Amino acid sequence: MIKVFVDGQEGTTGLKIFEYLAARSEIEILRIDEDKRKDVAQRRALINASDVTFLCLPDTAARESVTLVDNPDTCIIDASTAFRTQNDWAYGLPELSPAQRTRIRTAQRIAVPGCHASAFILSVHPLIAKGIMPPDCPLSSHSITGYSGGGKQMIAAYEQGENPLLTSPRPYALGLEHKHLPEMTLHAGLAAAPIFTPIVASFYQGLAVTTCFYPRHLARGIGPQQIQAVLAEYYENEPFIRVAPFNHAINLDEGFFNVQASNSTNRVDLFVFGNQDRIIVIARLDNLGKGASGAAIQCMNLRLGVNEMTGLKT
Ligand SMILES: NC(=O)C1=CN([C@@H]2O[C@H](COP(=O)(O)OP(=O)(O)OC[C@H]3O[C@@H](n4cnc5c(N)ncnc54)[C@H](OP(=O)(O)O)[C@@H]3O)[C@@H](O)[C@H]2O)C=CC1
Ligand SMILES: CC(=O)N[C@@H](CCC(=O)OP(=O)(O)O)C(=O)O
Repeated sequence: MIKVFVDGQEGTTGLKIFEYLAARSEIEILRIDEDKRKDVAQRRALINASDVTFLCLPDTAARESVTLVDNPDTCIIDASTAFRTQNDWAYGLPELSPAQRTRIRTAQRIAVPGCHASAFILSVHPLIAKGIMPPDCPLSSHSITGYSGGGKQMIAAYEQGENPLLTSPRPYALGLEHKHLPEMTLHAGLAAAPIFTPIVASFYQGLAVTTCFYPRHLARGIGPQQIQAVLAEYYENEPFIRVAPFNHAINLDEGFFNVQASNSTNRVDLFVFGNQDRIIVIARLDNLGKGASGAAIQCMNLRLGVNEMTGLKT
């Protein structure tokens, strides 16, 4: 049996990881008593007794947990923002490249990407890697996200239903310094951070990041059809990525985009819209699936050497 501990088992990401693990007969879940779940000695004992520990904690607590590891065989898979740009951690996005997937398979420390970051990077990275978008291309991007992305406190605020301001979408991180910018810039291969504004709205889960750019900033002769073709080819063999046909009306519901249509899957759906003057790429995922817990399970599968798709829906 593979022993797995979830540090932060009562949080939004931790509970969802528990759901996935509970369905796996080859996994023994190491449980911490409810009243001991912030007790450092108990957490240390369980982390070091585990083959895999998921950290589903705020950044500070995640950093603390890592200092508790003294079993060299324990693999840590961290859902927080703490380690996503560190060289000694593998960034948990296997779809970046074959080399990245290999790295995750052997890593003892894996940082699960942020939800907005995954969607943004998967939209942009292939274009830069293939040399059709320069690393200094000016990009503007916005994300529409369900409120579960904000964790227990935000969920409680929305579900109390007492604040009328929460009935309309709310742009945030307006200092243009969202915490995902460092990983977005580094792992997309950009020379500088994009302009990025997330918007949280009154629905539980689902996320769509829209990235906007002009063909005049791309390699000569590249328009939206070529962008769609490059993305489709890059992700051709990826089990969790689908690239929709260019500008296809089938992607829309009477002209409107459905932000929630990838929910309850580990899928990322990519869409290219536009014309010879203006292009957008939309990446849609479930912020609790491929945006967090699903991605963490995918990384665990790779690390354990089992089929990457085990227990995950496409
Ligand atoms: N929700 C999402 O879509 C995503 C979240 N993440 C990341 O995952 C991590 C967890 O987020 P999320 O699940 O949303 O957050 P939640 O606020 O829902 O849960 C965090 C949990 O950590 C517990 N906790 C806090 N401090 C400690 C500590 N010192 N020791 C043990 N437990 C502690 C909290 O306890 P208590 O119950 O007492 O508050 C809570 O149960 C964060 O780093 C977040 O950034 C990543 C991707 C997406
Ligand atoms: C709605 C909302 O607040 N979402 C969170 C992101 C959730 C996530 O993926 O973030 P981390 O893993 O980096 O914490 C935010 O924008 O900060």
